[in-house]
Amino acid sequence: MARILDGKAIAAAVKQDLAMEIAQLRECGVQPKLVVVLVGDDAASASYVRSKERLARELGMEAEVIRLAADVSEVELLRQIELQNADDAVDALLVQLPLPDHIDTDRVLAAVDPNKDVDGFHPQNIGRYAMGSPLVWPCTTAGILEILVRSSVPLAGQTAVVVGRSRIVGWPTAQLLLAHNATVVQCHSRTKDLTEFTRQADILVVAAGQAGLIGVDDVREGAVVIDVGINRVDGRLVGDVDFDSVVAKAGAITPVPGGVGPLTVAMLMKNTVRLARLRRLTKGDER
Ligand SMILES: NC(=O)C1=CN([C@@H]2O[C@H](COP(=O)(O)OP(=O)(O)OC[C@H]3O[C@@H](n4cnc5c(N)ncnc54)[C@H](OP(=O)(O)O)[C@@H]3O)[C@@H](O)[C@H]2O)C=CC1
Ligand SMILES: Nc1nc(=O)c2c([nH]1)NC[C@@H]1CN(c3ccc(C(=O)N[C@@H](CCC(=O)O)C(=O)O)cc3)C=[N+]21
Repeated sequence: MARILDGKAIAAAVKQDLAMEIAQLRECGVQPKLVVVLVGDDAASASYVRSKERLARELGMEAEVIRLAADVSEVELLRQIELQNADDAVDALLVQLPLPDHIDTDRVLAAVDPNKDVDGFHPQNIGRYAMGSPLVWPCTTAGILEILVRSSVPLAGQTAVVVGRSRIVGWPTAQLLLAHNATVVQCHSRTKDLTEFTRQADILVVAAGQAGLIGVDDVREGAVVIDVGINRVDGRLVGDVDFDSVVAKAGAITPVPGGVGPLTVAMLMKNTVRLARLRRLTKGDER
């Protein structure tokens, strides 16, 4: 029976550390500020954004949400981003994805000041983590590392298989595991015989957005399984891994909900604090 990696509990530990760090920063006259730009009225996005805003305030940071209509022009969205880039009180800026189809997501992500890019999606920051040394890792990727480290899962020399290669999760996660000296295989929708690869994984990260993609026969005995997927099936949240069968074979597994998700939001806060420190206290020396 696998050890259940309790994302909620790990996120709570991260938040506790952060609350102390933020209190110390405030004594030095620094109150980190996070701004989230939300375009349109997608219910899931709106709910994620609310939880980000709530947690930032709970931890003693400043948080602001800029809500724009679904039919906002790209020019207007870029103008809003420029305003936040220019505002010295703002440490961290995030544009909630996905954006409506009429907006060029790449252009928008490239418009965010790289030093305020709390998601790590700016081309300059993607370049940085391709070199293994980003200002911040993308929040979900950073959360996966936090789970592995706080659960004492070794990475060096381990075979890590990542299913998914998106810019948000799959690709940065593979880069992070590589930077920590795992041997990394990156799978995607064109991978021939996925099972052949996933069965080799000491650490299996699944971020495909396909409920039930990974079953018990796709997992090696004793593997550490990190399920990033969030799927709504019959009104219930499930991951990409068939938890009930895999839990009996894996060595450790994250549940959905209560696994990676809570860490994603906690790491957004941690990244915000890091960017605030870099921008306000080190005058760029560390960069
Ligand atoms: N828990 C959390 O904090 C977060 C959860 N998520 C969730 O994680 C999942 C993935 O998100 P995201 O990366 O943004 O999604 P994308 O749709 O952008 O990417 C999915 C990736 O999975 C690959 N893929 C899809 N189907 C298969 C398949 N059958 N076999 C192998 N690979 C496949 C795709 O391959 P290809 O590139 O070839 O198309 C693609 O690389 C979603 O469920 C999302 O909701 C996302 C962010 C945070
Ligand atoms: N610019 C940008 N940055 C993101 O980081 C980003 C994004 N856009 N777009 C969407 C994805 C998705 N995402 C999640 C965050 C928290 C949970 C989360 O807290 N999940 C809870 C359950 C929440 C629920 O009940 O709905 C859990 O897994 O326990 C999930 C998914 C961040 N994303």
